Amino acid sequence: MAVRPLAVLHGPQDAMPSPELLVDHLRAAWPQLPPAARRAIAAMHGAGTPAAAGGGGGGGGGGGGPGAGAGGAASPVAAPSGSGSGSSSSNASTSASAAGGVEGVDLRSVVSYNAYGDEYEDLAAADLRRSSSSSGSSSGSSSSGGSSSDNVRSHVGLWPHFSRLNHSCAPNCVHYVVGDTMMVRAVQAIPEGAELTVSYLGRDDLAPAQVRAAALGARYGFACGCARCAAERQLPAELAALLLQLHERARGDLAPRFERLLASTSTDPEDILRAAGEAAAADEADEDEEEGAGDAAAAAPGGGVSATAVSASTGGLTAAEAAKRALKKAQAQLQRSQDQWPALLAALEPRLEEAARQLHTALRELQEDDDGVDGVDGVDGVVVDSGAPQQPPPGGSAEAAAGSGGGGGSVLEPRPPMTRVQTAQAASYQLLELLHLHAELMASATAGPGGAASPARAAAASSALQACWHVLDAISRGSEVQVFQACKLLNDALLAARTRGSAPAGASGAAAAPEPVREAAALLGQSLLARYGRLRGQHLSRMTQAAMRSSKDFF
Ligand SMILES: C[S@@+](CC[C@H](N)C(=O)[O-])C[C@H]1O[C@@H](n2cnc3c(N)ncnc32)[C@H](O)[C@@H]1O
Repeated sequence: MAVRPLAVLHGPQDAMPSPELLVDHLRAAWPQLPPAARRAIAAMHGAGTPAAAGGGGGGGGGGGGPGAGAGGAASPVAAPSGSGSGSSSSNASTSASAAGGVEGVDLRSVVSYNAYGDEYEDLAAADLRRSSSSSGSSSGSSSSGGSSSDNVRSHVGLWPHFSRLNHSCAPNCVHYVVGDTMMVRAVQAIPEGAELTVSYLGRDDLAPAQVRAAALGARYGFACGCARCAAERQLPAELAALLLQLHERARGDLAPRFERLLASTSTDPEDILRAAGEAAAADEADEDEEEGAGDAAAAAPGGGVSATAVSASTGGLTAAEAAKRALKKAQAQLQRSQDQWPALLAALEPRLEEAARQLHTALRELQEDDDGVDGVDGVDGVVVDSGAPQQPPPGGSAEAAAGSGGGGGSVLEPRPPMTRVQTAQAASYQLLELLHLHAELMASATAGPGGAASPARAAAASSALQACWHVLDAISRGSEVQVFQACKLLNDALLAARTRGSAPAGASGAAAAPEPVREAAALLGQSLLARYGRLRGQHLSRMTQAAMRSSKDFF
């Protein structure tokens, strides 16, 4: 489904226009609206209902929505986590709107329940928009607001049809905005007549059930009853606690460090080292504080979780946890004797590979869910081809479909789909953490006399981290262009790691990227080709084609 907005505001990246501003624009434009647009807005959820007290303008997730109290809080379609409140420098392309109280339509409530916003659009899509606008085509909305270099835009708007979709934590559709068009795409075979669902959670998609429930309750005021939530409620308490712990570490600890590294990358490689060094120093300080208790905690990484139970439930968390501890220990040792680092890195490499292999396996299991997904016609407008009849691939994607068939041929034990998702989540976090620690170790280890480190090595380590982060993010967001982009980034990083050729003696094994990581990236690519390859040549697949072109060396 490709839906044009009834109203949309754009702003600079990371400065989403406020939902209040959207209400104001709608109110001002209401008299000029075509009757059909007014009718569409008047038919939206909550149009006749006064917004919750203190609410209104909660749409798009700005400020987390108006309270989740008992009486049903106003609920934007999807709120990005951490979205900010408003930018005065947004630009409006309001093609229709409504007014607060006008003709009985409560615009604040409409926006609260139905608006969608995000702080940036799909990054690969932004690239395409940039190239298409330089060749003279127009997205239909002007791009004032941010500076001319502001190619990635935030947005908040109202999209008809899309606003009819309810939430599920295991949705059968994904959505993302390209320019100002809302794309909704099926990600599994959907029987005719079945409800289409999307996730309202944004970047909380991968969070464990407790976190998701809290976010949905606070932002939208309902309790999700989807299959994933039901399955997670039945998990052993120990496993649920471990997943929560992993999530908190990834979000609370790793994410800020990654952000520092990412910020450094755009300027000077030396900054990467500084950021990594600061993070390592902070970790070390934390560990010093926890000394004594730290060992006990390390021995029971799940906060007392039985290693056997975890291993039985997830098929290998303990191996990754052990590798994580080993890396941390190696990092601490490194501070004491830098001359041991090549041996330490070489010894850690198999453990890192083991974690990557777990991710690989988890992704392969998830890939089973892709089998049998049919193409959905991409049409300009708001048509849903819910039957999704099989069509011959217009661009000849048979090889893509074939490529996804077995993915390598190893026999997988069948697992319930929800467990697969959880295993992939856990494996992603763990690999991410291991890569991070590995890179920190590398950065420390490559510091020469006087603490100067190799910028090339640091940059390679940093880009591998970025790539892994992008893969994780792309999995959670489900946008094919992002997954393509993430695969490309990961591949580039791994190629760079292989070709940099400056590994110190004794550490050549450590310098090489783990093969399973490359395979995991390839698997994602195959999966995406299988899922979307049929759409080649059709309207909606232009982004995918461009992403594939840019990734052709890889695929
Ligand atoms: C944008 S509307 C979704 C479409 C709306 N149900 C309709 O009929 O137009 C958002 C509202 O739908 C309801 N909703 C969405 N997903 C839900 C779910 N999984 N369980 C319960 N209510 C849900 C909530 O009231 C939420 O505020």
